[in-house]
Amino acid sequence: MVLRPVISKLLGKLVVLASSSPRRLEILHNAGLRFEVVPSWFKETLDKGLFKAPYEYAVETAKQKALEVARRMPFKHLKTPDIVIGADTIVTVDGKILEKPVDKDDAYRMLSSLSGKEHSVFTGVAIILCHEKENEEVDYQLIDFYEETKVKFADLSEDMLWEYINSGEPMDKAGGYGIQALGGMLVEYVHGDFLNVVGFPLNHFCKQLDLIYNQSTSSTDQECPSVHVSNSSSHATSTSTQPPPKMSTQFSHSTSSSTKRNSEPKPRPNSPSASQTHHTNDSPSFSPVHKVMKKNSNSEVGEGSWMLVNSLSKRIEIQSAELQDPEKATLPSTPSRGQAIELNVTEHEDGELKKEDLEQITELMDGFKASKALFTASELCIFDLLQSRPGLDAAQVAKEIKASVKGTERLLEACVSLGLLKSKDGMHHNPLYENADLAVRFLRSDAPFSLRGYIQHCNSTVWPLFSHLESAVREGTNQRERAFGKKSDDVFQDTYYNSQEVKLRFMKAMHSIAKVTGKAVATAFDLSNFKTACDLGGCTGALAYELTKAHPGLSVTVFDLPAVVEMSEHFYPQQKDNRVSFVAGDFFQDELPKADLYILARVLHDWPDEKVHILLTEIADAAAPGCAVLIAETMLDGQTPYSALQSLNMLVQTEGRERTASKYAEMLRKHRFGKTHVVHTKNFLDAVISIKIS
Ligand SMILES: Cc1cn([C@@H]2O[C@H](COP(=O)(O)OP(=O)(O)OP(=O)(O)O)[C@@H](O)[C@H]2O)c(=O)[nH]c1=O
Repeated sequence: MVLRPVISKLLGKLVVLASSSPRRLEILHNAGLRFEVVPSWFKETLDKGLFKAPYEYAVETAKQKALEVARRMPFKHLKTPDIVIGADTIVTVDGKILEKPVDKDDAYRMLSSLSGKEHSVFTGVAIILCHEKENEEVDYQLIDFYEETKVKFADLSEDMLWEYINSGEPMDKAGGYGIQALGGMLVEYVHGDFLNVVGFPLNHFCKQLDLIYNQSTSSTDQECPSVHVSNSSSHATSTSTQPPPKMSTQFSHSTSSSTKRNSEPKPRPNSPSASQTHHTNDSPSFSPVHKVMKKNSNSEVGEGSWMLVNSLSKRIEIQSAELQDPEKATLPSTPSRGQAIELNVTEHEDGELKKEDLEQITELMDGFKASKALFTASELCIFDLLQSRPGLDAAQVAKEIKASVKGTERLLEACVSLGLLKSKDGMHHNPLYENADLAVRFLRSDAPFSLRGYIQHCNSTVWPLFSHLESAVREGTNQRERAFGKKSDDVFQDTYYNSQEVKLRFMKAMHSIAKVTGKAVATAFDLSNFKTACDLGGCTGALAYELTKAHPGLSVTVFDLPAVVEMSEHFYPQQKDNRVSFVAGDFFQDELPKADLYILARVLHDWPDEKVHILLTEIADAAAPGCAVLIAETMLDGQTPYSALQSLNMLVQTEGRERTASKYAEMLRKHRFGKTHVVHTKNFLDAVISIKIS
């Protein structure tokens, strides 16, 4: 069975792989499939206890990964895919499901449990066929299946184990090994599809495509029958996500059932290379998907960390899409978060609620405590202390930070629960603390991508402002006067012409964000046609230096308030890049420097529409046809909490707001800019570029 005969059916179709797995990408690419990669945002935190068999967990996770991308693309990328492929690979041994290890100790536990034993590798696959109808409604047809492969490990010595773990290979792989690489040394035999172990059962996938496109006048050739999935069966509905109301989608399931066509007797689920094609329109074999989030346990990264990691490093795929004409681009109203994932609270006979049923709501209620714990530990320089002196106990930390042992102990344990610190047993079981990976990368003052400046800004400015969120919602204005006792007409004039300490703290905050996002923004588009750029509000020049690094032919002028420019060399005292220069001025008052490309990174979200149009008018007057504007902002996408919470942030802090990519395109069109493209980076900021037409 080769993919070739099916390829012709797929040519011209938009095929999307909803996976960040480089192995899956390689397997499908080598098979000649042409597709786009849009990693899924679905968090793999389904409660494994809800599934009768391990493969059901893998299939359901694969389905949710694919559905999340299928639903997001129409309004995030302004295009509807034809096919979305999701997959999830798990390793099972002694009844336990092993996913990707969270750290080396976890990898050690996994590999030790596999040593000398035969285990199973299951890959669940979901194929979603999207049928866009005339009225822009989208029907989804869902086909899912799984493949099992048996693998036996040799007996593994401690040295072998740690040598393999220290190679780093286990960390992004289910079960903590990669059979296709060094991990192959651990394997005695494989019974079944090898590629299934690597991460994608290509042969089974080909057979499935053959069924869909060649062997039947399947529903894909006709209007997709919307089969209402009955709730009456013993299992709840197989789809746990409600379609966005405006798109009035119906999740229907393939009426083609390979079980009917498949003449061979179905292998027992546990026999070698067993595989099943599930059609969820008949007796779906899993219970309703709860979004039940596991609390922290030693072996899993808890939701606390998820919440923190998610807010620190929003994951969005690299994707470039030409924005349609904004007048025509009708973004569907998107599901509220609550609609996206139904949390069916399980009532027990005696009416008592299970703890995990309330997990999601308690995570949200406790979110501010997690943030404040992070801010406090950062303010007390705990991460810097443990970077220079790892392995201190609570009393030693308390002494260094001049705090109570009792309070320090509580704070350190909270940071461990959030995945910021790690602890191990010292003498008499007295915990010793050290920085976790997150703290090493983002929370040390001297980390290349330190967010400490931004955290200080959050703690000293954003936190007090958010305390007055209710007033901000009632009044629709920022809360600077309530929070700081001073009305402000221009937030930036106030901040920058405040005390040196306030000004420096704000610049450090902007600098840390620009350092983390600069490369993604600088490399979002090919800027080789531009020779000069003007970074309006470019603050310390962090983005400017990334731009000149990425584009050797580009010179960048940072245009910002005098009070900012005078401080900028504080951030780059050694910088000798003569392609970056600083010019002081106010872009609302003064003439803009001439440039081919004007850059607005986290600037427009500070201002209301009318002010944005004033600034765009200035730029349009300064820009000749063929010049461009590059906007870097967190684009509202109706799905991720990050962008929506950022918009609240703008409400309490400024007169501005976050906007969708289409809104920016529409605003730019009013100033004779067009051919607008958007790129969603894997970072806080997305990028939009637009060319001056006349
Ligand atoms: C057993 C085994 C697994 N893997 C990789 O393990 C990841 C599983 O994790 P996943 O959650 O299914 O996928 P992911 O990598 O997180 O990507 P995504 O689909 O975005 O969740 C995938 O990568 C697989 O190749 C190997 O490369 N070799 C092996 O021998």
